[in-house]
Amino acid sequence: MKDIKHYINGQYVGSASGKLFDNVNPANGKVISKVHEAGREEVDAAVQAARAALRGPWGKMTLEQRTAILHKVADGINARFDEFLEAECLDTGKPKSLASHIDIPRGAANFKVFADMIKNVPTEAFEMPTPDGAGALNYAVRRPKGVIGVISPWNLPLLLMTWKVGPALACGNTVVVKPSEETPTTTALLGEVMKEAGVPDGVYNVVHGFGGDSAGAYLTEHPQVDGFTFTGETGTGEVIMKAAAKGIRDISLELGGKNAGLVFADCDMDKAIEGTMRSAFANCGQVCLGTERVYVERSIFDEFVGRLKEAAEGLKIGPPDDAEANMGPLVSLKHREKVLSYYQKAVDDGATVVTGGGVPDMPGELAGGAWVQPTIWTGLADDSAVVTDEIFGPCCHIRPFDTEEEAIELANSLPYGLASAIWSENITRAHRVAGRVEAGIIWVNSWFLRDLRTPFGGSKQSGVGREGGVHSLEFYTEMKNICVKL
Ligand SMILES: NC(=O)c1ccc[n+]([C@@H]2O[C@H](COP(=O)([O-])OP(=O)(O)OC[C@H]3O[C@@H](n4cnc5c(N)ncnc54)[C@H](O)[C@@H]3O)[C@@H](O)[C@H]2O)c1
Ligand SMILES: O=C/C=C/C=C(\O)C(=O)O
Repeated sequence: MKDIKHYINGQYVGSASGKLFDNVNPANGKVISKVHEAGREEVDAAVQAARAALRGPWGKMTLEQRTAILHKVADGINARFDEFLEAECLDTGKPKSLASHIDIPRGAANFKVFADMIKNVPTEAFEMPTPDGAGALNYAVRRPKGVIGVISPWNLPLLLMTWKVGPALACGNTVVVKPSEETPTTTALLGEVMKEAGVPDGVYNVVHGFGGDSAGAYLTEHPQVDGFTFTGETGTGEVIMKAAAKGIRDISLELGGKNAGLVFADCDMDKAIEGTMRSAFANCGQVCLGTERVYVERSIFDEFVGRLKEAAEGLKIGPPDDAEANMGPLVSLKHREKVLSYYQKAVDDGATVVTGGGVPDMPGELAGGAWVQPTIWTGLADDSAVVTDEIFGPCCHIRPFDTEEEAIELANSLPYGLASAIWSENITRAHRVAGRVEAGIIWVNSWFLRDLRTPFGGSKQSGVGREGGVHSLEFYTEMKNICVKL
């Protein structure tokens, strides 16, 4: 069986401890590969390699050379598209039809977009008067932040990891990546592409393992990492923030959400159903931006619930290779336990189960997979944990509202503030509501439409900082002001 090694200083290496863990295919529960678990020794080797590369050829390259190499990385992902697709779908179980449109193309685009951006974004300059009348000139330059620790989740493994590694490398940093233990393969494979593209050894390093008491914690505790970028759960974000406080290291956190969809009676119902369907069920509901709380104006509530039910029941559940399938399994049996505990809780709390609520019958070896039914509830109280906790499964609760004010209040009622989707054909209302919903990302009459130049991140407990566009450049560089007395 294949084993997945760390990628340190341009070489694939195993762990000194010999510790391995299983990488499981969630579509059938079978072990795909064995993964080396990093100890402090491997994490330290990766950080040292990254430090050395900062001072080595990477640090000495011109911007032109560096960005040309990053274009080659993107081309390298595209050249091995099918390999990345296969690996991502085996690790996550997601439909190939989804990953071939979103995960893998974005994995490549994340390198191109930021390589181009860093060449074209100016910095600032200020002339100032001085008492002698000669004046002074201030100008700012960007310098890499240093060694960046990248800790990424399992729901969009290649996309979310490269969303950080792309701009980090474009800005001249080096990285040590700790991918999710559930989905290590594409991050490992990217090492080969880096090598082929001419990325110098030590610039891109990967260590595998778990979070607490394992590779994740060892990386955040390592004093020679200059900053951390993390996507994952809010609770993990708190732990990482604490670790980063030691030594005053910078952080960028993209965390959990419990996002609201707001559907007004003046919406285009077809668009609202299509968009809500994706925002609740795409990637088996494992998208941080998804809407697990849907608020619908009372006059169209019954129609909306009926039509979303019909749409959910029309989803085809199946494994990645099934070209008809548009919903895969959850990422693991363990995650399914969590999701099913909320399915049970909804019933205990008195929900009406509009559709789903259980586990589908799957044939043959698929019976061992982490499958769940897409699920819709109505009738829960606003303080039910099903309505307040991020479940991260293919489910949503739909609740009626009577006024715009009430809809905004409901949307803003939780400590999260990642994203929201507003459905209304009344342009004035859409702008008005968008301005008042407390979230970092608002979509109007759409969902998950992504322009990589825009600020991306969450407010309240959904994150710290923004990435995307110039905001990524802000995080991955140190600005230095040079003041010249004339
Ligand atoms: N805001 C966003 O942009 C965004 C995007 C995707 C996912 N998410 C969130 O991610 C979560 C799902 O992903 P997940 O379950 O992989 O999240 P997670 O927080 O459990 O794990 C994320 C990563 O952190 C590591 N980790 C865990 N504990 C750690 C510790 N103590 N120290 C260092 N590293 C540690 C894990 O090994 C993994 O690599 C959801 O909450 C989802 O909303 C947010
Ligand atoms: O699950 C969360 C999805 C996040 C998406 C992005 O970070 C992105 O599109 O850049």
